[in-house]
Amino acid sequence: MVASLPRTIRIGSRKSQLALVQTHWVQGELKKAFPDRAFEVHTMNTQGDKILDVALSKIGDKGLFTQELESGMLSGDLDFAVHSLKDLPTRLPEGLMLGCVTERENPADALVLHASHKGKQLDTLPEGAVIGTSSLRRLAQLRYHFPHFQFKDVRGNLNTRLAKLDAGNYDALVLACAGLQRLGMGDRIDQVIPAEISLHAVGQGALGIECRADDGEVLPLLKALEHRPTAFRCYAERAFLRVLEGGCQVPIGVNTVLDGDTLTLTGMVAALDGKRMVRGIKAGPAEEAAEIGAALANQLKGEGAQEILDEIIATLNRDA
Ligand SMILES: NCc1[nH]cc(CCC(=O)O)c1CC(=O)O
Repeated sequence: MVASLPRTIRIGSRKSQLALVQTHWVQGELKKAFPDRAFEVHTMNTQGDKILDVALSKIGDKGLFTQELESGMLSGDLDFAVHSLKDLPTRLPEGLMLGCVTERENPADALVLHASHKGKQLDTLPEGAVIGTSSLRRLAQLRYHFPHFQFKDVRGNLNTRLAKLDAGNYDALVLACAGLQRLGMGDRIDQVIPAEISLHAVGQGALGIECRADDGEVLPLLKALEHRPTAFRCYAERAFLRVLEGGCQVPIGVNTVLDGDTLTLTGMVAALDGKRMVRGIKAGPAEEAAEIGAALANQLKGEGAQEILDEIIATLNRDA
């Protein structure tokens, strides 16, 4: 009998420049780890790539950047998909799982200034400065700390957003450090925004690789790329979000620190007006990451987060 070649593994990716850089990195690492196997990249446009004229917060439900890729995996056209972990919903379709979390870049948010403000920081930007962000989480936290700024929505991929900044439509943008760094534009970061001002998004800076839950061939390949410290931190962050969100976008921020085996999670939920914020902290063994996240979420619900969530849901229903 002739030994058959192992099948080619088909990797799914969005088409954005950031997605492609991330996916090709994963493909390269897998080739290094498994030189005898072939890995092929297949790109797709997702709903989130097509709807560019509506504020993300108004589109509501998550999964916007993942659904088409998930259908591909379920039908067998793709073997796994590479996502920015923060774009991957905390509840995945039946039959799929989060197979791997890679080492995280700096998860913090970044301030990127218009050239006319070079040398300034959030503290020294003038009253009325126009800050571009399309994230409810960034908006709520920045409004809370800097009520004298104006905030304006900004959509499009990173290059589009930066072009709008450079054209003078904004005084500054707030973006993820990680995206800028991965695209080789880390030099555009004027300030790494400290966690005291802005807690980052759940999973920010890490890649999440989604695959079929029953695929015994693909899972061990993916595990070669897993970064355990990042995975523990992100499991806690995702459990926190899973308990708090009800299928709608809510301003939720987190920070995690892993010190030896002790994982510390800081989390916050903000009201849309940026006037109220509920924040707390919980620590425990890293192995219990998911329990730590869920426990902090339930604690915050008892301390006012539930009222904030109810209000956001009522607002969305009213505007719908
Ligand atoms: N929602 C868009 C998105 N998804 C992932 C990143 C950046 C990289 C990351 O967080 O992994 C960004 C851009 C941004 O928030 O500035």
